[in-house]
This record gives sequence, C-alpha cells and structure tokens, in this order.
Amino acid sequence: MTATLDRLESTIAARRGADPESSYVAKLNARGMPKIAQKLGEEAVETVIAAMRGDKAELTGEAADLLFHLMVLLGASGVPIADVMAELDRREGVSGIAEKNSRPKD
Ligand SMILES: N=c1c2ncn([C@@H]3O[C@H](COP(=O)(O)OP(=O)(O)OP(=O)(O)O)[C@@H](O)[C@H]3O)c2ncn1[C@@H]1O[C@H](COP(=O)(O)O)[C@@H](O)[C@H]1O
Repeated sequence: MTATLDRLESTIAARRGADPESSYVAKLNARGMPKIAQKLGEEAVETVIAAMRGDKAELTGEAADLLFHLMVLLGASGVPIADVMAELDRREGVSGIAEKNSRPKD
C-alpha cells in the first residue's frame, strides 16, 4: 500500500505543473486549494453513500477517488504521505498504551 501511495505522490508532484488541458492534477492545482478541498469533500460523501448502499465494487472505486484526491490535497499543502504514515505508526504505539491505561486497576 505504501509503495502505491509513494508512487502516486511522485506522479502527482510531476504532473502539478503540467498543462491543465491535458492533466487533471494540473487542472485541480491551477484552480487552487478551495477547489481541491471541495473535490475531497465530494469524494468523501460519495464514499459514504457507496458504503451505505453496501455495494463493494462502487465503494472500492469511490475509496480510490477519495485517496487520490487526499493525495492531491496533501501534495498541494506540502505534507508528505510519509509523515501521515509515521503519524499512524505513532498512534499504533500510543493506542496500545492508552488501552492498557484504560483497563480497570485491580
Ligand atoms: N488516480 C487518478 C484519478 N482518480 C480520479 N481521477 C479523476 O478525477 C476526476 C473526478 O471526476 P469528476 O467528474 O468528479 O471531476 P471533473 O468533472 O473532472 O471536475 P469538476 O468539474 O468537478 O471540477 C476525473 O476526471 C478522473 O479522471 C484521477 N485522475 C488522475 N489520477 C492519477 O493521477 C495521474 C496523473 O493524472 P493527470 O494529471 O491527468 O495526468 C494518473 O496517471 C493517475 O495515476
């Protein structure tokens, strides 16, 4: 999964300055953060609707759209996907401790 996202991150970075007529990534970036954020929100809603319908094929497609648009937003914001992964890894460690602390004491 990480390799796929790393590759996508590189592709998005390479396409950002391309011709907006021929590149969707360039077109979105040219329209700025409000448009990128709006698209991410739309894809999130479409993902939720697909999940509620219980259609796994539709959900798979919408989830891919959602992840792609999140990657575009992170790229435009200068946040590397490696930082997001590192935060998730950190939380994995933290949640173990939180779980332990939430257990009733003898
Ligand atoms: N993964 C994707 C990807 N997923 C979805 N999309 C595009 O996201 C758009 C979403 O469709 P919508 O109808 O919601 O959007 P729209 O009508 O084009 O835009 P609006 O009018 O809503 O602003 C479609 O144009 C899809 O083609 C993607 N476009 C590009 N990629 C990746 O990005 C790479 C670079 O793409 P280009 O920048 O186009 O070269 C590609 O090789 C792919 O790997």
